[in-house]
Amino acid sequence: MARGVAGVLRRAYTSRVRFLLSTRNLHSFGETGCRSLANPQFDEPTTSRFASDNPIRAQRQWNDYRFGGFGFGKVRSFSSTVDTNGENDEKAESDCEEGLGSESEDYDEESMVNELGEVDESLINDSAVSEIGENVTESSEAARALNARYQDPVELYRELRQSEVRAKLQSSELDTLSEIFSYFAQSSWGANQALAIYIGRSFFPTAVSKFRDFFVSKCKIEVVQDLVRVGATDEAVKFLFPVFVEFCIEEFTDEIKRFKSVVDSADLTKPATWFPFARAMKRKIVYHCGPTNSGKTYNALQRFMEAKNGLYCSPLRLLAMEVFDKVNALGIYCSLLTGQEKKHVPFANHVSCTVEMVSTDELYEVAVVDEIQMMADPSRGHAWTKALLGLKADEVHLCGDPSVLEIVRKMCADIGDELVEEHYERFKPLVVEGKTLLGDLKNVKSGDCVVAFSRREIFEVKMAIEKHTKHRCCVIYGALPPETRRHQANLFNEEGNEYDVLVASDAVGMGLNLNIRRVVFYSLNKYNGDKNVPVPASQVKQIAGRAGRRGSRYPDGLATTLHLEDLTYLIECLQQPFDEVKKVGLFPFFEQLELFAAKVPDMAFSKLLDHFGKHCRLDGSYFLCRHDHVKKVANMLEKVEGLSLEDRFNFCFAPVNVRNPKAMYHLYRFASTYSQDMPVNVAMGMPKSSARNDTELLDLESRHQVLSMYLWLSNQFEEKNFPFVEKVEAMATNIAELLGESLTKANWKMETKEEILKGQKKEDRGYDRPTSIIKRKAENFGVKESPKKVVS
Ligand SMILES: Nc1ncnc2c1ncn2[C@@H]1O[C@H](COP(=O)(O)OP(=O)(O)OP(=O)(O)O)[C@@H](O)[C@H]1O
Ligand SMILES: [Mg+2]
Repeated sequence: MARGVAGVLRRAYTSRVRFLLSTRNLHSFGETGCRSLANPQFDEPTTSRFASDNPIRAQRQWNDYRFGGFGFGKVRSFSSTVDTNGENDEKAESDCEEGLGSESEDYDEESMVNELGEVDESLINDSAVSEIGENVTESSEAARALNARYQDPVELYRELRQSEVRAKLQSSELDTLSEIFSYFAQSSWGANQALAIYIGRSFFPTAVSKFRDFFVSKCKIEVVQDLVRVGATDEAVKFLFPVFVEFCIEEFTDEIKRFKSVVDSADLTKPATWFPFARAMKRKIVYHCGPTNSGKTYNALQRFMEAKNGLYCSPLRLLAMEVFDKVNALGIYCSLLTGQEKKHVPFANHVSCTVEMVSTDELYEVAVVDEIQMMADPSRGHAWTKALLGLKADEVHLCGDPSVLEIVRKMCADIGDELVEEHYERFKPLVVEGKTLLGDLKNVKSGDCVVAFSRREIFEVKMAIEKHTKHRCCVIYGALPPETRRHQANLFNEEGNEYDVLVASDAVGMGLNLNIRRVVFYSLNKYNGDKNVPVPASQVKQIAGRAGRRGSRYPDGLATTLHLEDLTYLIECLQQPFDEVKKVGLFPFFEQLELFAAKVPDMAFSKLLDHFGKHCRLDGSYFLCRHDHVKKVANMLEKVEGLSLEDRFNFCFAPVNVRNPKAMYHLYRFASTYSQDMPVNVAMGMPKSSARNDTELLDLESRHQVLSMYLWLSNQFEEKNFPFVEKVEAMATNIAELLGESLTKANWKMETKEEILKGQKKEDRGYDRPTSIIKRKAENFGVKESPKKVVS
């Protein structure tokens, strides 16, 4: 290989190593493989490679190794590198920016050498010294001798390269060498380190195997014998690694270049720079920070309404509708924009939208981003992050709990926006009712909202309450269309009707204003797709915060549980301070994925997302949002030919419940009709009457989901492809009404899964209490638990 190219790669490597090190704790790579690069992968010296009687010298050797050793010249050491207590994180952070800069083409090795000068020995603290001391004593004699003999890996590599004599090895030596290299190929430490020179994980074993052939064919007998004495150990791997690096840089130029270009095209660092117009503005960010029911949204909306134009971004369609209604009722024209519907109000300068619909092209005087703590949501967080970074508004009002306050401060400081903090207290404290419902749903009262975490439980509770008390129940859960949820909420809010109890899932948790006197947790466990786990404290707080809203019929809020044994957990959750969020979500735009796709041609879209996840690079304050459901849809649509990457991207992000075969089937049909350039229709009949049992109710929910999906897609594609919007809207309205009617009439008994499968019903078994996984001792509260009652 030409020396020039080798030099460039070496510099790139040195710079890369420096980049990775300078950004430790700050940058992380995607989900699996590369993520480990973010961790302190360049471990503290634990092997004899850096063994020295003088710990300071050992530390220096280590610094050389970490910061461009291997004969590439020294690179500046950071104080954080010798801080084993992690106290220098801030320093490392400021170095991070420089580290990134150093990745640029004009990296000047010469000036780096000058800049480095000597390592400041005072920076080496006692703990580092003692750690090294211990490691030295631990390292094996053989490894120590090996390292003492071959101190310069570059020199050793040169010797090997120039050697023309093949050493005669005994079969036992060959066997041990084979074990050593096989251990090397499986070393995750080695694979991690190799990423720094753009040797990808999948290529790593091949690279090691080629290196083994090279080593065996070139190595002097003395080196082999020394190495064989060390055996298949970490010490051997760490001894060989720098020689391996030299070998790779010369042997695998093309592979390294290719991998580097893939990694570079998956660069999600510095997301603030994605929005140059917002950066060019001097924005004022106002953070309305406080617990639930403290007036955050109310106050932000006051500014929104005063402004000559404004945007309100909601976490839920239902809340976007609530604001749309409220603002219009106050005489300020406001349009509505959600994935499924666009209601344009003539002369409106204000828009209420769902956060995923945020446009970073329009200019606003005031933008409100509600529930900003959702930036940390594993799946949807990126929409909030984008809104905060990208909105073109003179004032951006954020409403949320304190969990993201610190990270918002940091983001504002990074982007140079002014931050004004408004802190709020809850209007009235939330009171925990120690008595609980004593396990008996007969104890529900007017104004109660019973919260359950599965659709099935919601109906069991509703049926039990309606069977055994005089109360009637409204229901709200995620699978219901927002129109139906709104209808149910209104029915519950209205005075003078018999619907005075609400049974709801966590869909009721965010921002909504309902006439709830008391929130009763039916259970505090939730199925997470794998097993039942306790509901996170932040969610418990949000949900409990629905009780006792200012201006409602019940301004004093109560929260309790059905069972006494769950009460401690409720109290713990409500008392817990908000956890500070360290990272917020990001997701690539289509254009970024397109760029990445060009580097890995012919890769299926589902694999592409995974591949991106593995290679993408992120700053330390960000994580890549989960995209499991997108992958499932992508897999299903793999068979549909003739879709462009952008078409696939759009279809894969359609709101579909991937566990609903009917909805998935229709999505498949939509995509295949579209791929044939034919107008997409909904081939689905309309039910004539409301549901008479749960199966029919589920069917109505599924049908509505299919229609909702069509409407969403119609907003992503051209009208000629989805021309039946009006018809579909009418069908969706009909189904939402049928759902509303069905819920009002619902009095059937829920079938168990087994019954549904077997198609046979068991004896009427009444109402079974849920089993709690948060068993607590009732005595903790000085309250005696009454015998558990079962409504029968
Ligand atoms: N200054 C006020 N005057 C009259 N009503 C108010 C005032 N502030 C808040 N409210 C009312 O109090 C209720 C709760 O306020 P808001 O929705 O703003 O709370 P929040 O802090 O955003 O709660 P959450 O965190 O649950 O979203 C709303 O019904 C709102 O209209
Ligand atoms: Mg709010």
